[in-house]
Amino acid sequence: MASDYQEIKQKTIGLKYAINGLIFAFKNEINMRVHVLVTIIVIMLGFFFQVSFTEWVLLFLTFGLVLSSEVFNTAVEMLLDYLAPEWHPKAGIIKDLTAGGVLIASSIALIIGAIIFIPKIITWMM
Ligand SMILES: Nc1ncnc2c1ncn2[C@@H]1O[C@H](COP(=O)(O)OP(=O)(O)OP(=O)(O)O)[C@@H](O)[C@H]1O
Repeated sequence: MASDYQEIKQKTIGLKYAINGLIFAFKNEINMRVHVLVTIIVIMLGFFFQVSFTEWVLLFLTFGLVLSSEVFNTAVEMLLDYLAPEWHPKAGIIKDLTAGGVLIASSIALIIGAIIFIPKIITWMM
C-alpha cells in the first residue's frame, strides 16, 4: 500500500518536472514556439482536409520527432553554455550536431506533410 503511494507520488513528481522542462523550452526557445505553432496549424489542416487514420498517425509521429529533437537540442545547448561557456571548436561542433538532428527531423516532417497535403490541396483547388 505504502509502496503504491510512493510509486504514484514519484510518477506525479516526475511528470511535473517533465512538464516544467517543456514549459521552459517553450518560453525560452523561439524555435520551440515555431514548432508548436506549425504543429497546431498542421492539426487544423488535418481536420480541414479530413486526413485518414494512418495519416494522423504519421503526422503525430513527425510532431513527436520534431518537438522532442528540439527539446534535446535545447538541453544540449544549455548544458554546454553551463559547463563550457567559453568559445571552443568542440562546443561549437556539438551544438552544430544537435542542430543538424533537428534539421533532419524537420526536413522529414516537411516531406511527410507535403506527401499528405499536396494531393489534397490540389484536389480541393480543382
Ligand atoms: N561555446 C561555443 N564555442 C564554439 N562555437 C559555438 C559556441 N557556442 C555556439 N557556437 C556556434 O554558434 C552556433 C549557434 O549557437 P547558439 O548557442 O547561439 O545556438 P543557436 O543555434 O542560436 O540555437 P537557438 O537559436 O536554438 O538558441 C552553434 O551551432 C555553434 O556553431
